[in-house]
Amino acid sequence: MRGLASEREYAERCREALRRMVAGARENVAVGEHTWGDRYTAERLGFYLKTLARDMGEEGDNPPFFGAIAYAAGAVAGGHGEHGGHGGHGGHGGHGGQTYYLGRRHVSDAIGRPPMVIDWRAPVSAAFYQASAVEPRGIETRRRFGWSAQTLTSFEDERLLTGSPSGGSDLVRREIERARVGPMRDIVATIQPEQDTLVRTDLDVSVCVQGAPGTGKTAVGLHRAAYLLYAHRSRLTRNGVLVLGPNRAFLHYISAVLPTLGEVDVEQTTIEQLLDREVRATDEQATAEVKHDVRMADVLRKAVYSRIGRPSQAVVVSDESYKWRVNQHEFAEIVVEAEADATTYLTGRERVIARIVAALQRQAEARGQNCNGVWLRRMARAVTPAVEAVWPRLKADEVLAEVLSDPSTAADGILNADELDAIRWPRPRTAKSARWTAADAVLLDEVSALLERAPTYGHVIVDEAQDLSPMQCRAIARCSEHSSLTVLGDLAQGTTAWAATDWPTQLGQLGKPTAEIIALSTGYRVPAVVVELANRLLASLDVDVPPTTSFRSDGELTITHVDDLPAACVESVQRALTREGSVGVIAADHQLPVLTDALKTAGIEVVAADGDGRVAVVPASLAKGLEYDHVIAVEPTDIVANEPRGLNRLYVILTRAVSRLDVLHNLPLPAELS
Ligand SMILES: Nc1ncnc2c1ncn2[C@@H]1O[C@H](COP(=O)(O)OP(=O)(O)OP(=O)(O)O)[C@@H](O)[C@H]1O
Repeated sequence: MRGLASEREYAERCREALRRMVAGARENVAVGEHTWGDRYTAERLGFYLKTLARDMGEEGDNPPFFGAIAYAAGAVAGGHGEHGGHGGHGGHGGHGGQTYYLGRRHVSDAIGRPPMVIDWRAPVSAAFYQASAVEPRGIETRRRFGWSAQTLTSFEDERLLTGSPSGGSDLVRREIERARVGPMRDIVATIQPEQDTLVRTDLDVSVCVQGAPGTGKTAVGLHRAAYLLYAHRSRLTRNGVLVLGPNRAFLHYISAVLPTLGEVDVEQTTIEQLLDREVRATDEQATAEVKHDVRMADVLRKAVYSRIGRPSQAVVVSDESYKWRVNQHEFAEIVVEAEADATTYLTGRERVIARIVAALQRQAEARGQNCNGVWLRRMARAVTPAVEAVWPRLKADEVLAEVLSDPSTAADGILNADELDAIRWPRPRTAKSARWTAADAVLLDEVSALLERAPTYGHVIVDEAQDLSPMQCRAIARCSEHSSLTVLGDLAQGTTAWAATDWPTQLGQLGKPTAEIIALSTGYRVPAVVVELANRLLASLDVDVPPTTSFRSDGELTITHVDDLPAACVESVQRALTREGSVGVIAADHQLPVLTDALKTAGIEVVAADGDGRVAVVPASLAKGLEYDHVIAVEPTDIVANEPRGLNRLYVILTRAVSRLDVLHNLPLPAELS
């Protein structure tokens, strides 16, 4: 393989080729805009070229490659991992003597020539991530490159065929242990074998990852999205990939990862945003708990389908020539049959209309009438009022407003008296005057789906899935009904009242009961000293999960009893600011104003959880999924006391620290922590 000077030269050539690719794509957009041919083709071509030019332009100044693999002479392409994706390289399936460079995207200098850099998602790249001294897969040398901004500064070789396990890579360790600043970054250069396996799992397979804090679940989910889009581009651009995260601060934190990987069209949102309802009220906890209970699905089904009545008269309609009639008995039979077979309420209703019209058509044709399309549409309009009286058109918000105004009609026998009281509005309202809550939004989605099917996604990735209620799971199950799911979560981090306590049940609610459950337990965020502290809580969390083992031996932990929390917090932040990296002050939500004031008075600039700044002040309720280089956790006892699953919340907060954790307390620490 090359020495450093010629590697640098090669990097320069790759950059040059990449610049030519971007220029070429842009030029093609201009050409495409003036292409002769039909409009549709011109539009599709223009869209494709623009997307390519935009994606390549947006990728910024990433190094052109991060690694290389050199196969031993005579090595044969291994079957391992070389599934899916686009075609391989290296001639007739053999890689003997070949060297491949790996980067965030393919780089080639001319059509028909082998690429200078291969996309990390290509089948051949799997060997870079998976090969080891124990299973070298024909690879003689794995090279990792060290970059400082745009300059190639070093490389590190692992000789896999010597048979002796290497002591791990310094470059990988440095990357994992680097101080965190700014938004989350991609991990393509250092994906670990167990993560790579998950990333490359085939599109048709649903997986569930139970991962301890910092094991890379979020990173795996995002890289999986990018991988699937590469390997199944046309299938997935049609109906899209959806990434669901816990809150907006989290989405802000992860927002840069997929664009850096060249994927800008993945929808990243929260379940609340996905349901797309304006939330204008908040439920009491007891109310929310009933509304999120899976039995609400039965209540709503009953509320919708109980609207179907039985005909009390025949359907009689006339055209110029004659009066046509479907008698009451036949009408009733049609309704009963349609109800039994209905996939949704409104398709059932359409079916009733269609079958009545078909019955009329049979009669008319028997009398020699020509029943053309105009006649059939006219009859459909004419029979609609009779059908409406028996099978009325419904709107989701009207159905729910009625259920919540008077729950006993639909929920009797399903909910008990206390539960009925919990969801009953104090005074009946109409849909127009209703102020919906977040839980109502989930119920409205359920009703809408009972009425008619909504479009589904090509693949859905659900992060922090342990926190979803059964009713939220049903909403996700519906939008992934015809596709697969990547479910990511940690039972120990469940903080909602309805959080899952086991995965099989949650997967059942998500509509994928047979998804394989895979545990990740090596943490890449939290250093060993901090992991040891957080792990003490596990025994009290009442979930069966393996404890985290940290990849990192660095890190610092201080636990300090203080008299004045705000003053101590200021001091702690000032100390943290003398070092590199982001700082997160995390406290029970009600403590935030006092701490923020103290920091501002001390002249420290602070931002909220979804802001861009060096010091963030974060309410405990929003810390999920985030990480800060230096975390200052204020008054753990308060965090625990503040909510029913306070211990789980504390577990989340202690595991947000990348390099250093300061615990400041005035009250005695929770007993579970000692
Ligand atoms: N293979 C890797 N190489 C480099 N960094 C990694 C790797 N895997 C994970 N990380 C980093 O570790 C941190 C934790 O990853 P991530 O947020 O994906 O974990 P998680 O399992 O979702 O955590 P949590 O459940 O605690 O929110 C991130 O900064 C991520 O970039």
